[in-house]
Amino acid sequence: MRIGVIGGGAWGTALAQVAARGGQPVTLWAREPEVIESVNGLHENRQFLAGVRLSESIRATGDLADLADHDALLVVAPAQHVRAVLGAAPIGSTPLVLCAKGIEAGSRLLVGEVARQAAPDAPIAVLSGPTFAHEVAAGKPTAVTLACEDEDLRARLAERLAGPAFRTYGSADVIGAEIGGAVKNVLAIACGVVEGAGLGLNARAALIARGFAEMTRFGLARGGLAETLTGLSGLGDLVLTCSSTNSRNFSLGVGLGQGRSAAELLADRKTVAEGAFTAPVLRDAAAEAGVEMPVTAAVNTLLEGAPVQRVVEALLSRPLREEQA
Ligand SMILES: NC(=O)c1ccc[n+]([C@@H]2O[C@H](COP(=O)([O-])OP(=O)(O)OC[C@H]3O[C@@H](n4cnc5c(N)ncnc54)[C@H](O)[C@@H]3O)[C@@H](O)[C@H]2O)c1
Ligand SMILES: O=P(O)(O)OC[C@H](O)CO
Repeated sequence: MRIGVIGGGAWGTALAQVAARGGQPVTLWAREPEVIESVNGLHENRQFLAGVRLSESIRATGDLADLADHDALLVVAPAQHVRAVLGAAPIGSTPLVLCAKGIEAGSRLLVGEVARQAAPDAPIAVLSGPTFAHEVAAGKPTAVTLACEDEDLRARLAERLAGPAFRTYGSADVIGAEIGGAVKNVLAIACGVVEGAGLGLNARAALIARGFAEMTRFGLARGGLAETLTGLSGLGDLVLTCSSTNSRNFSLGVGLGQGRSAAELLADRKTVAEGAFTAPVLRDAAAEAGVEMPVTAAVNTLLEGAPVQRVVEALLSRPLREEQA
């Protein structure tokens, strides 16, 4: 299977490295000329994945037309840009593996739903899970959910992408796999706030558990399966992203918890913290679906500039409830 990758950020580059295992040729489309130059000339993506020596079989390009005649394309542009990039790429009926985590503003569609509109003839798969790009690129052990309704395509993609340290677990639940990745980014901001404001480890554990409860409510309402939400792309990724300043979303939350404004924290950022874009869309989508998501609501209030102490007090003073409700 000849693989192309759309997006030369940290994750697209790490996945190109995965796909290039054993010297297999991979085409990596990147937006930034300096990324293309760095990958082709130095075999390193100095802008987004510095310090990782890349396979010489990865060829970077700035021309989307170079992605024609591939057997599968990994889509790794940030969620808000997937529609535009797919609209400009030669997709046709080439299978798309969606690797971005988010919900599109305006349409409130998951990335897979956006792809179905932008490339209606392309079969869709989703690759998601607890995956810090640097660790994957360094060959550290990692496991992901690979979701695709077509069992045969799922098996072919798994065979092509899995390796000794990169395990794929198959699933037919595309929606469930996408919801975990999108929602955990918002919850990771909340956990970062707890860290930044010094609220303690009890509070962080409570947020992970109650955050997972709201991820599950939303996921089930959107047609995802409980088994997927408790799997790698849901709970697995939530635990990873809520535990480390290696996460851009968690780090954004740390800054908010320290009293800095979202505008200041997001200004001039080259790397993407998807949760900041997903949070307002998720709040609106949850309201539309009649799903209660108090942690998501609190993250939105903080992003809009409310003081941390007031938001925490509001969360803690809500009426007591049954845990399973
Ligand atoms: N970095 C990770 O560890 C990781 C792991 C799993 C999933 N993801 C997901 O992968 C997606 C891409 O994240 P990343 O970490 O590779 O990015 P990044 O933060 O490393 O880099 C930013 C990327 O955004 C792109 N970009 C900026 N403006 C754009 C535009 N107008 N149109 C198209 N692209 C534009 C840049 O070209 C660059 O590729 C996100 O949805 C992220 O949640 C990231
Ligand atoms: O750095 P983050 O917060 O975008 O998280 C990266 C990955 O999604 C972790 O699985």
